[in-house]
This record gives sequence, structure tokens and C-alpha cells, in this order.
Amino acid sequence: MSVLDGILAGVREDLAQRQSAVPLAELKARVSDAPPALDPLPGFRAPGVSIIAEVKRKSPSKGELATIADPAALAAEYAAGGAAAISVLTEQRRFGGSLDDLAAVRAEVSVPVLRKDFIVTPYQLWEARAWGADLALLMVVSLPGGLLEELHGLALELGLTPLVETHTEEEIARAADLGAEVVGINARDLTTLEVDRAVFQKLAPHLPEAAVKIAESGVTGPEDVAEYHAWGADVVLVGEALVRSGDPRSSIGEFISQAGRP
Ligand SMILES: O=P(O)(O)OC[C@@H](O)[C@@H](O)c1c[nH]c2ccccc12
Repeated sequence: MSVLDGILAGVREDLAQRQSAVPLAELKARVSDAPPALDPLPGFRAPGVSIIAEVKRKSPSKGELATIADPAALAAEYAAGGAAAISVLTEQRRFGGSLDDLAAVRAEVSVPVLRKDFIVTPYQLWEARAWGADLALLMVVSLPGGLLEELHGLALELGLTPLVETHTEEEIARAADLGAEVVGINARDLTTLEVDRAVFQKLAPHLPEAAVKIAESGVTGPEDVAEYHAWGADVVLVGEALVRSGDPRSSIGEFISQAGRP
């Protein structure tokens, strides 16, 4: 079983528990009372590079990254540093996240918030919207056949901006067929956990010209952000380097200014 298969098995078990605790009707009621979702596109399309800053406690490849007792406070630092959006990992077993983290971050920041999780069912999109997300991650690798189209359509219906994540040329072709407006290339291969930022360099030319292009993973410092930007990234998603930074607010400032330099 690949790493991804193992993660998805745990996701489905945890999902079953949540579904019995919180019926879909309850989520739908919350969604109908929810304020409109925020549009991330203006921030993503701003001149220079934009940063999505991630709240990430741990990962399958590195284990514990940071003790984040107050995700809202961290997200506030990210927003103060100029992050165009905040990514909140909500997968519990491997990443130590939760929907409570999402709700806490939503209550704190006024920039768009991404639910970063292994979303494989409609219920999880209703959860994302009910707990305040403005974007939801759709990983092409875990959405075979018509499921990608189904969830992409539902996300749009709910007012969520889908971030369609790819890692291969074939997956980019599927995202393009979808008409995806926001397409990420994850430098990390989720079946092996290997990270190679050059994957973005190689595949970026295949991204739909009109799409917002997002480079994900493997950033260790400002020079990596500048390189992703030079390779065509409009947006760079950073987790580990920020949760481990002593001063995430100024780290984000460096990422943005360094990439902006000619
Ligand atoms: O910590 P990094 O190397 O900066 O990576 C952040 C982010 O790209 C990564 O957490 C991620 C990208 N796509 C995902 C899908 C599921 C879980 C996690 C991810």
C-alpha cells in the first residue's frame, strides 16, 4: 500500500465517525447561514509573487514539525506578513490538523482560508464551507474518473474556490479539461513523499495559460520562492519553513520581496 493509500484509509475511517456525529443536514444548515466565501483570485493575481502560508503541525515524511498551540495566532502572523491566503491542514492522523483549527483560523483572519485535506467526498466540501473555508483542495491523484468533475462542480456551487492539485502531466491535462482556474503543482510525490522542486519547473509550461499557477512544497528559504516565481509560479504555498520560523511574519515579507527583485 502506498503512503497515499494509507492516508486515505485513515481519512475514510475518521470521515465515517464525523458523518455519524454531524449529519449532512446540519452542515447544510450551517452553510445556508454562512457569510459569502472570500474570493482569493485578486490576491493570487496581484503583481509579484503571492504566498499561501500553511498551518502544519506534522507530516508523514518528517513527523512533528512544530507545536502549534494557537493556530489562530499563527495565522494572524501570516496575514500580518502579507500572506494572500492561509492554508489549514485539517487531516488529523498524519498532519495533526482538525476542523477546529479551520474554524479558529477563520474567526481570526480576514484573508481567504484554504481547507487542506484529502477531500474525496461531497460531505467534506460541505464541512469545508460550514467551518469557514473559502478554498478547498482537490488532489487529482486521489480523485479517479468522474469524481474530480463531481467535486469540482460542487465546490463551485458552494462558493468555494477549488485548488486543483497535480503532480504529473496527465494530472495537469485532467485539471485543464475541468477548466480549473487555480492549479497547483505539488513538488512532493505523495506516493513516495520525495520532494523535487524541479517538478514545478518541468511541468509549469503545461499549465493552462489562464490559470493561477501555484507551486507547492519544498521551500526552505526566500531563494526557493524566487526560483518558483522565476519558473512561472503566481503563488507559492509554504508550510514547514514557516511553522519552523522564529518570525513567520518577516519570513513571508522576505519571500515576497526577494521574489520581487529583478
Ligand atoms: O511543508 P512544505 O514542504 O512547505 O509543503 C507545504 C504543502 O505544500 C504540503 O503540506 C502539501 C501540499 N499538498 C498537500 C496535500 C495534502 C497534505 C499536504 C500537502
